[in-house]
Amino acid sequence: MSILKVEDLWKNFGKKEVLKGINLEIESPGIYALIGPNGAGKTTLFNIISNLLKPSKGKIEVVGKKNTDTSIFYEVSFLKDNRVLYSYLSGMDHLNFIRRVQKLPKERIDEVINLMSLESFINKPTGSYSLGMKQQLLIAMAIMNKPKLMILDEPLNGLDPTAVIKVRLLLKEMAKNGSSILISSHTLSQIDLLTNNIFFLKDGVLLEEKLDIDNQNIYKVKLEGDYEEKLNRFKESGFDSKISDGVLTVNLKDQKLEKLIASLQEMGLDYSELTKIKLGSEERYIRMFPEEVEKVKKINLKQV
Ligand SMILES: Nc1ncnc2c1ncn2[C@@H]1O[C@H](COP(=O)(O)OP(=O)(O)OP(=O)(O)O)[C@@H](O)[C@H]1O
Repeated sequence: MSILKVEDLWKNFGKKEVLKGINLEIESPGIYALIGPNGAGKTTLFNIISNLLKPSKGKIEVVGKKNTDTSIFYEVSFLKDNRVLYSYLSGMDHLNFIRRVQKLPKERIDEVINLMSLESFINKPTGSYSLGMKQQLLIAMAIMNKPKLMILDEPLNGLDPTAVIKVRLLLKEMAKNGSSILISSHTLSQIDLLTNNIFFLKDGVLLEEKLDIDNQNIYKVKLEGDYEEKLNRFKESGFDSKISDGVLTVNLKDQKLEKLIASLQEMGLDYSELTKIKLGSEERYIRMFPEEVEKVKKINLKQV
């Protein structure tokens, strides 16, 4: 049974097509990221999965049931932005409401307050909370029912570094205990610390990543001295490589490291560091959305 299965999902707002035939499946517990530029359709997709919004076409199953089946309410949670909070009610009122509708024991509230360290502000009205406090309350609300699937739309917004570390530990523990977490975030450095499983969304289409992420063989070589000319010869030697700010990135694939070292020597390329790296989500993003990065490069910074 899949935890989440989205089949041929379409959504338009009037004439504007926002989701265009999305197919997405989560089969085993873990943390999964949904990444894409502003306006790609991430929130719309989350709203549809959570049945807050109707699709124009498509089928969605959550924990083996149709997403319109109200019984999934007990097995799923969805963190949206803090506009869902009632400013005149306290954090405790919000947790109590969830406890009652989810039919949870009283102790769960204390557990969650303790897990998220909310003691100092939980009894105050949420209208008096800072952005980070609201965000921590929203996360607390989302974990109340120990969901099998938790959907988090930009949960790290406004969190201070301590809270970010806390939330990361908590999400990893939940995934270890069998939950699945689908998270959207623009903070790619944080995504790297959470997961390698990334869905890339662009203009309402899920992009297929051609790289086998778990079998990458990538090295970074920090070049020294005058390398420009020698590098041109190196590039002709058949390695998949690119240079940026004096750092050569080489994807060896099936080739041996010895061959790279021998080639660098042969071309007379001096280097001070040679390290194997994991392909981070920012590099993966740049590969998936090259035109976004090109746009940035074309900005005339002289106008600053
Ligand atoms: N209710 C709506 N009516 C009309 N258009 C909408 C509506 N909701 C979203 N859109 C449009 O759908 C597109 C996708 O929006 P969505 O909020 O899903 O993107 P997103 O990927 O979550 O963006 P961001 O990263 O900026 O949060 C945008 O062009 C947006 O203007």
